[in-house]
Amino acid sequence: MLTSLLVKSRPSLLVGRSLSVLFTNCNRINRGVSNRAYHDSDRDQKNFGRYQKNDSNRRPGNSRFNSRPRASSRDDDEVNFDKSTFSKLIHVPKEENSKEVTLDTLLEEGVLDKELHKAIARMEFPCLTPVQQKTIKPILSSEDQDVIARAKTGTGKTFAFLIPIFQHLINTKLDSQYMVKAVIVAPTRDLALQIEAEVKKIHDMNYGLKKYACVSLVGGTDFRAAMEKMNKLRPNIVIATPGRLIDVLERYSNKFFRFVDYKVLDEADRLLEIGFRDDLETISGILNEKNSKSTDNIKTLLFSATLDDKVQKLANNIMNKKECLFLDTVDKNEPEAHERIDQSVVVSEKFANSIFAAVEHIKKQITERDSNYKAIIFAPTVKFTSFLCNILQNEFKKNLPILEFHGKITQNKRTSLVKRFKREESGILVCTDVGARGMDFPNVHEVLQIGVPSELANYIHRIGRTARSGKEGSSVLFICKEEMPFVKELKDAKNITIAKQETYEPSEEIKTEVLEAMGQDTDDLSDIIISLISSYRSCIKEYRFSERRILPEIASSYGVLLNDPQLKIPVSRRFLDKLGLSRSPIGREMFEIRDYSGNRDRSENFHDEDGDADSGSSFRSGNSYGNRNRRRDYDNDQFGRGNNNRRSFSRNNDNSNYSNRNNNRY
Ligand SMILES: Nc1ncnc2c1ncn2[C@@H]1O[C@H](COP(=O)(O)OP(=O)(O)OP(=O)(O)O)[C@@H](O)[C@H]1O
Repeated sequence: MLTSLLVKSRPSLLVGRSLSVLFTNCNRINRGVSNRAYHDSDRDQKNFGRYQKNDSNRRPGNSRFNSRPRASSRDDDEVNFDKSTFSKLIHVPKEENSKEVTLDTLLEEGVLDKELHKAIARMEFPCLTPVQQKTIKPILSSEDQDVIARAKTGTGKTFAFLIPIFQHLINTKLDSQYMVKAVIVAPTRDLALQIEAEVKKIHDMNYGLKKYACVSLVGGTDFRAAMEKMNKLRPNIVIATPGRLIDVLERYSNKFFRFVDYKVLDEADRLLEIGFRDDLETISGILNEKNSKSTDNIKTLLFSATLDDKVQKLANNIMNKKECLFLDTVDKNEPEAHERIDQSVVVSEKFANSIFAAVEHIKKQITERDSNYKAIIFAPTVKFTSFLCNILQNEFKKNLPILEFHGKITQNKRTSLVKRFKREESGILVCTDVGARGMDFPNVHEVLQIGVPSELANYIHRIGRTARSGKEGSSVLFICKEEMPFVKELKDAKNITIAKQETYEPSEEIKTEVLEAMGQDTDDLSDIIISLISSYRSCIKEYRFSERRILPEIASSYGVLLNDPQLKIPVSRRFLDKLGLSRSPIGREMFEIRDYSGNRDRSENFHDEDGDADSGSSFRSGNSYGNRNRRRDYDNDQFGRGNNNRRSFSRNNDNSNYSNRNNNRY
C-alpha cells in the first residue's frame, strides 16, 4: 500500500532535504516567540526623524506629530496612557428602540444629497443596517469629534464610512477638487482592493459620482503604475495598505495629500496592534503636518467588529479631535461574534486528527447537501495551508473548486482568486488569517478552522466570513484537547460560548484515505510541522496553553501523518541548541537528533529566508528580534519591485524585514 511505502521510505528521504529546511526553520521558531513582544523599530524611528528633518513645510511647535512622546515599549499593557484621553470618549450605546433612520429621512433632513441617495437606493438594500443608521449623520455633522464605530461582521460597515465620505466630497466639491480628501487604510491588500471595488459600485450606480475618483495604493502592485493613476485621475479617495501608503506619502505628500479631511482605519483594532501602530502614527503624523488647514483638521474614523473603549487609548496618538464618539451597535455584555452563526467545536486527542475530522466533515457536507457547498477553511500557517489545500484538492477537486489563499501567493493571483471565490456558488477557500478580516465572499455556508487563529479577535472575524448581510451560517472549530484553553479564553475574554462540543476519533479508513491524499507533500512534512510549532509557540501565553504539552502534541503530528507515531522530527544537535532545547525534555520529546556533520558549512552561519542572520539566542531570551524585523503590511508587501528599481525606496527593504511571525502565519 502506498501509505506504508511512504512511511518506510520517509525518514531517509527526509534527512537530506530536511537539513536546509530545518536550519531555515530554526530561525522561524526563534522569531515566533520574540516577535510577539517586540519594540519600536529603530529603522522607523530613523525614518520618522528623516521626515522631520527634510520637511520644509514643517510648522514647529504646533504638531501632534512632533510633540507626542513615542512609547519606548509597545506591549499593549504598557501603552502610555494619559488619563485625560479617556474623558474625551463619548460612548453612545446600542439602543433597543431607536427611531429608524432611512435613506429617505437622511435625504429629507438634508444629510444626503439626492445624487448619492439615488446611487445607494439603486442598490436595493431593504434598509440601512444599524451601523449605517447610527454613523452616517454624526460622521458628517460633528466638526470636532472623531468617531469609533463597532458593529458585527457582515453588517455593512464599509458603506457606513463610504456614504459619509461621498457626501463630504459632494459638500466640498468646489474646494481642492483634484486633491485627496479621504484616506482609507486597511490591513490587507485584498481588503483595500475590496473597498475600492465598493467605491466603484457607488460610481456604477450613478455615473455623476464618478468625478469623485478613487485610487488604491497597495503592496505587491506596480508602484509606478499606481502613481501614474494618481496623476491621471487626481483622486479624492485613496485606499491603501500602510507600507505602500508611507512610501507614497514620503515622496508625494505635498502633491496630493495636503487637503485630507478624513482618515479611516478599517479593522482599526488590527491596525492599532503592535506591528502596525507605528506605521499608522507615521501616516497620521505626515498627513497632519502637511494639512493645509491645520494640523488637527483631519477627522479620524475607526471601524471594526472587535473594539472596545480601550481602543481609544491605543489610537490617542492618531486622533486629532477634542472629543471622540464611540457609536456602538453591540451591547456591552453581548458577545461580538454574530449571533446568527451556529458555532461548534470538535475536539480530538491528537492535533493531526483535526485534519481527518475536517476531511470527514466536508465529505459529509458535500454528500448531505443537495445544493451547493461554499466554505472557507482557516489554517494556522502558510505551509500548513498549502499542505491542507493539497489534501483537499486530492480529495474533493472533482466535486468542487478548492482555492489556496495566503500571503505567499502573488498579488495578481490573489486578486483573481478573490474575484473567483466571490462569484462561485460552491467551493472551498483554504486560507491563512490573511482572509480572516473584512473579506466579503457572498453566501459562504460554513467556516471551518483547523487549529487556533493568530489572535483571539480573529476567531470572531474568521467565523464572520459566513452569516453576512442577513444570511445564516455555521462554523466548526477543529482542535485537539491541548488547545481547549483557547475555548476557555474565548469565554473569559470575549464572552463567547461555543455551545456545541463533540469529540472525534478517526477511523482507520479515513486515516488511510487522507494519508494517501497527502501524496508528495510528505516530503515537506517536517517543514510544515515546524511551521506549526513556531506558530503555536508564539501564542502560548495569549491562549494560556501549556508549553510542556502543546508543543510535543503539535510535533507528534509528524509521526501521526507518517503513520508511525514513534517517529520524531529529525534535526541536528546544532538546531536544537539554537532553540535552546538540547537539554530540555520537551526537545527530546519532539525531535530526533541526527548527525548532519557533512553539511556543517551551512549551519555555521546560516541565514533565514528573509536574509536576516540569526544569532540563535532569541528563542531563550525572547526579545531580540522585533526591532529589526517588524513588517509593514501584514500580508506580503513587495512594492512592485520589477518596475521600481530606478530609485531606491526608503522602505524597499520591507519585503525582507517583516516579522517572521506574520510571515509564517499570513
Ligand atoms: N444596508 C444594507 N443592507 C443589506 N446588505 C448590505 C447593506 N449595506 C451593505 N450591505 C452588504 O453587506 C455585505 C457586508 O458588508 P461589509 O463588507 O461592509 O460588512 P462589514 O460590516 O464591513 O463586515 P466585516 O466586519 O467582516 O468587515 C456586503 O456584501 C454589502 O454589500
